[in-house]
Amino acid sequence: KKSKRGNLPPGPKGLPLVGNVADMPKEKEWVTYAEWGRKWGGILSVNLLGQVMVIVNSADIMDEFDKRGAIYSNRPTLEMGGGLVGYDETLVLIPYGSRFRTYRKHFSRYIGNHGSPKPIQNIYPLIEHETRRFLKRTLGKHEDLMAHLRKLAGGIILGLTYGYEVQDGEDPYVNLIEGANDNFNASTVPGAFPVDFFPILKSLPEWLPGMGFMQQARSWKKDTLAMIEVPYEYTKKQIAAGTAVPSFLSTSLEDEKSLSADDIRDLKCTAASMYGGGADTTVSAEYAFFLAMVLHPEVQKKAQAELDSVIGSGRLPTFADQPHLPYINAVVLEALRWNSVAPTGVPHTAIEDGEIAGYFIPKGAMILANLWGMLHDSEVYPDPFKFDPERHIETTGKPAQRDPRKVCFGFGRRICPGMYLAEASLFSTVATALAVFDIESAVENGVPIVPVHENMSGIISYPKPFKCVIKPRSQRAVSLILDEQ
Ligand code: HEM
Repeated sequence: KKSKRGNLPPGPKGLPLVGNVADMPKEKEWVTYAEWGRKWGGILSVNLLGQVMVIVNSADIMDEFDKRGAIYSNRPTLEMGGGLVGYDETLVLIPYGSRFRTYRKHFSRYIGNHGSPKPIQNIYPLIEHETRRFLKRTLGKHEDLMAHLRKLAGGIILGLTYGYEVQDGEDPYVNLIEGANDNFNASTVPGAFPVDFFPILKSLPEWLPGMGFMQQARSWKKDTLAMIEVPYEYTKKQIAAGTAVPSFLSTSLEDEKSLSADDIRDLKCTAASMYGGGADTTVSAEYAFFLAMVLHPEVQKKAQAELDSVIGSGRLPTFADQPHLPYINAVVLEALRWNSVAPTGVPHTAIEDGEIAGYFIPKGAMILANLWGMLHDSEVYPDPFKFDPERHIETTGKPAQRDPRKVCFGFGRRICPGMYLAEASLFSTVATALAVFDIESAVENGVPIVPVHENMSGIISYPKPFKCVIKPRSQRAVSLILDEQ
């Protein structure tokens, strides 16, 4: 009979002591993990200097982890990104425990949470308002699509969290989060900082060779603190002046006298987690949508035909139209499937020994869900690299393929708490942009540039930058964009 340890999920054979360190991919790890999945199955494991890392390539097995969420919802201790740069004060890296539950409750009551989408409806007017501002900016200078998308996502998240309205042109709060999120991605690259494997390094004198990471960490931590404090102070000032626009923070601080210092710290860090989590993620999904429209003009035409027949050309679509736009909703689902915002999710760790799919999962094991692999599994999504919204529409005798929302937002008690906000923002952008714009390939020297879809590395991943042309569909569309407040 095998010992428990002998019954770990299978995987590539490693070397003594270091295990599989040399086998680990340096970039686009999700592609290698999917290849390993084809060889070793839906669940496999590797050994990194004694640390067990379980890689899940099957959505059915991820469901098993999901069902036992209480055991599998801790986060690994990341010395660099967590303690040194300060992200372990925010929800994404905070350990499982009472502060984690407090943050999640705050998210739930304000923007909904797994299974309770209702609160998000209160945010619809803000999303519609910011989407209309986005249309105007894009009409003005379509070449700056990425900057406009950042401002759109920043406008929604800063509005709902702090009651702050982003400025046209450079906005200090949008820039602040952009910098902090870049730091998050850079400080959490697996294997980039030896201190993640040898925590003792952080106690060594800084004049020693190889200790430059400490200075880097201090500089990044300043940005993390600014992300937490600066917008919080903005809302506090507005409250004091009696000019605060209702927001997550202003309503949470209504009865401030009854709150303890810990309550206030948790509110501040929850707000920063919304701000941090809600900015880049949605931008990546929306940028991918524009790319998909360049690559698939036939999808664009079909979506526009639906909008024209349901809404006409006299007004812009709103959330009230959503139930009547099945093809647009399918485009939203396909954007979430086709492009992985978080290709390998965010790692979880096991709180105690357990068993999944017949394999032993030891306490402390890191669990990585290859979301990209699951969303591009040709058994579940035939022709997986094709952007094909029809796969999400049920027809007689042909059920819809697996709902990508069950995969792309992760699993267990760590499932993305911004999922309903993400979906609503994406719907609003897709529906309104297609109602008024044609999105086409850029042309250079008379030749259309055909972009490729490739995810860049990072916990939050973007499609590789591409060029496109976004032009109004008609003079009527221009008036609609300019008339809207
Ligand atoms: C298309 C957009 C988005 C995608 C695909 C996405 C995906 C994810 C994924 C895969 C995770 C990791 C879940 C896990 O550990 O299993 C996550 C976590 C998280 N997301 Fe999102 N997300 C999106 C938008 C948002 C938005 C709009 C917000 C904020 C309002 C947000 C806030 C967070 C936070 C705070 C966490 C950490 C949760 C925790 O550790 O408990 N996300 N997201």
